Amino acid sequence: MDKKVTVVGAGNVGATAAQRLAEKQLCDVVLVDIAEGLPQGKALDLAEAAPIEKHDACLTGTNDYGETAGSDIVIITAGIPRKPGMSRDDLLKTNSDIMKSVVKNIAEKSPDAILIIVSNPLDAMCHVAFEASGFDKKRVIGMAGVLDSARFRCFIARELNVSVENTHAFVLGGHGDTMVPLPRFSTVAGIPITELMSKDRIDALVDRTRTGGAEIVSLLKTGSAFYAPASAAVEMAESILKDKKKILPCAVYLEGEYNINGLFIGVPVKLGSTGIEEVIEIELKDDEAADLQKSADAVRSLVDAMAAL
Ligand SMILES: NC(=O)c1ccc[n+]([C@@H]2O[C@H](COP(=O)([O-])OP(=O)(O)OC[C@H]3O[C@@H](n4cnc5c(N)ncnc54)[C@H](O)[C@@H]3O)[C@@H](O)[C@H]2O)c1
Ligand SMILES: O=C(O)C[C@H](O)C(=O)O
Repeated sequence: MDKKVTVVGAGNVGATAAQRLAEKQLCDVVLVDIAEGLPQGKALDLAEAAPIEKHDACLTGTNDYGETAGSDIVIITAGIPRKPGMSRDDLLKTNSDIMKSVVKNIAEKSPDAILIIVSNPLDAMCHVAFEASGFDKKRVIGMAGVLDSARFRCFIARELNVSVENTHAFVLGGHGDTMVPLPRFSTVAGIPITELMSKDRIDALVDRTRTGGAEIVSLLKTGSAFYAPASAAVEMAESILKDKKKILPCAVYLEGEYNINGLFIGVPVKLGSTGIEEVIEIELKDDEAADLQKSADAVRSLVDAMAAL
């Protein structure tokens, strides 16, 4: 294949993302992990499924960043997931150390790559990756809004008994309890859900979306969600690899847009072959803008806390 994507972290999210990338025939995939044998074993297992799944993507598993050289995109999932009773923010210290060392290696071997950050706490990890890579802000993109919006869409479709394909949703802000689902911009066949559901039902779905990650953690007990997160990261990668120019909610470095400065926050952006091609500024109502600022404040406190670590 003419495109190469590295996935760092061969755990639940990373291996599932590698599977989806290969089975969609988007690129060759290099799976890297610190654990010896894990990326090699998973890549070989996925390669042995290829004759049945009918794809020719080349899958390599390695502990050596040399094999990642020249990647077009690098999806970073390395780090620990939370367990029941933990918040994503509890992962800050461990995962920021991991992110720093991973990104230094990646930036050296693939200086032109576009980074898709997945590790938590997501918005703070984007800052670490941005600083450690020295990459242009257009090439450091956090995955959260696509996942949170997919959860909201799933709940909307179940509530109204319609196809998920008819749904569209926007969840902006940081990837934490203060995230901002926007019912006004969430639709079924183009009709805003504010015209299809009572306020009480919308509030219930918004709350479930905000705690969607914790709901899965409490069910799995040993870690966090990975099927939907992998799908979300791969949708972003696909838009870049195919230059589709999809408008997707992603965590990006804002410099004044939405009155937010010097912070990674989830907003709608256009994703194409050069990374973030445009930040789409939608006009928010006062309460929506206030919620977004509150979410940005929460991200800022975490970034400040990181500086003191
Ligand atoms: N942004 C999101 O919406 C979102 C969604 C799901 C998961 N996550 C986050 O993604 C991360 C991974 O989740 P998971 O379920 O795949 O966890 P996992 O434990 O299954 O996999 C993580 C992998 O990272 C590897 N790793 C650790 N340190 C490394 C290093 N220095 N270099 C390379 N690899 C290293 C581990 O060996 C492990 O295989 C977690 O931080 C989780 O919170 C974020
Ligand atoms: O909730 C988590 O810890 C993982 C991820 O951020 C999610 O939303 O599923």
